[in-house]
Order: sequence, then C-alpha cells, then structure tokens
Amino acid sequence: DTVAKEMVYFKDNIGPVLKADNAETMQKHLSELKAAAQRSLELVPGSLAKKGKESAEFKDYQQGMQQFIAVIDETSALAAKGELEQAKEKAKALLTIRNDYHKKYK
Ligand code: HEM
Repeated sequence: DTVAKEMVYFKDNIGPVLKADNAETMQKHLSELKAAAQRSLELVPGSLAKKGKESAEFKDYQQGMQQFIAVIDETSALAAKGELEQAKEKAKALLTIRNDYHKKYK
C-alpha cells in the first residue's frame, strides 16, 4: 500500500463531505476519510523514502495526518449534533491542512 493510493480515498470523499445535505451522508464520507488517514499514518510518502520513518520530516508528516484526523473527529461531532452548517465550516480546515502538507511532502 502507498500514500498515493490512499489519496484516492481522500479525493473521493472530501467533496461529498463538503456538500453533504444531511448528517448521515456526511458521517459516511467522514468515516471513509478517517480510515484512509489512519492507514496513511504509517505509510512513508515517496518524497521521504530516502529519509525513512525515523526522520523529523516523517514525524512532521505524521503530525499533519493526526491533525487531519482530529479535525475529522470535530467535524463528525458537529454532524452528530445535527449542526450541519457548522460541520461544513469546520471541514474546510481539512483543505488548509491538505494544502500545507502537500506543499511540504507531495
Ligand atoms: C482532502 C484532503 C486531501 C486530498 C483530496 C488529497 C489528494 C491527493 C492527491 C490527489 C494526491 C496525488 C496522488 C497521486 O500521486 O496519484 C496526493 C498526494 C499526496 N498527499 Fe494528499 N490529499 C489530501 C490530504 C493530505 C494530507 C492531510 C497529507 C499529509 C498530512 C497529504 C499528503 C500527501 C502526500 C505526501 C502525497 C504524495 C504521495 C506520494 O507520492 O508518495 N495529503 N494527495
């Protein structure tokens, strides 16, 4: 398995999260996104293959992924309360995290 393969799940699920018109649909896509992020946590991106798992860069990549998972959980908690608009607002932070870490390691 590779980070690039997992990213397909990120790509397929972020849109449906951001435009969900009910909490159940949002939760379904959030949980697929979270599962992919959890698998990605232990995978080394191509750009860090030579640096390896003990490198500061890989630990920083993992920190980004943890931050991403934390925002998924916060989004999910809002959706569970039926606060769909706030949940969508929160989910926009996922794009900011993506942009930051793509700049560094993609
Ligand atoms: C909604 C969020 C995200 C989307 C839609 C997304 C999408 C993508 C896509 C389409 C690729 C190209 C895959 C390919 O080469 O075939 C990619 C690569 C990559 N993404 Fe993401 N991404 C997201 C979040 C993140 C986050 C949070 C991180 C890190 C903390 C990350 C790290 C990377 C890395 C390292 C690559 C290069 C993989 C490699 O070539 O080994 N992405 N992403």
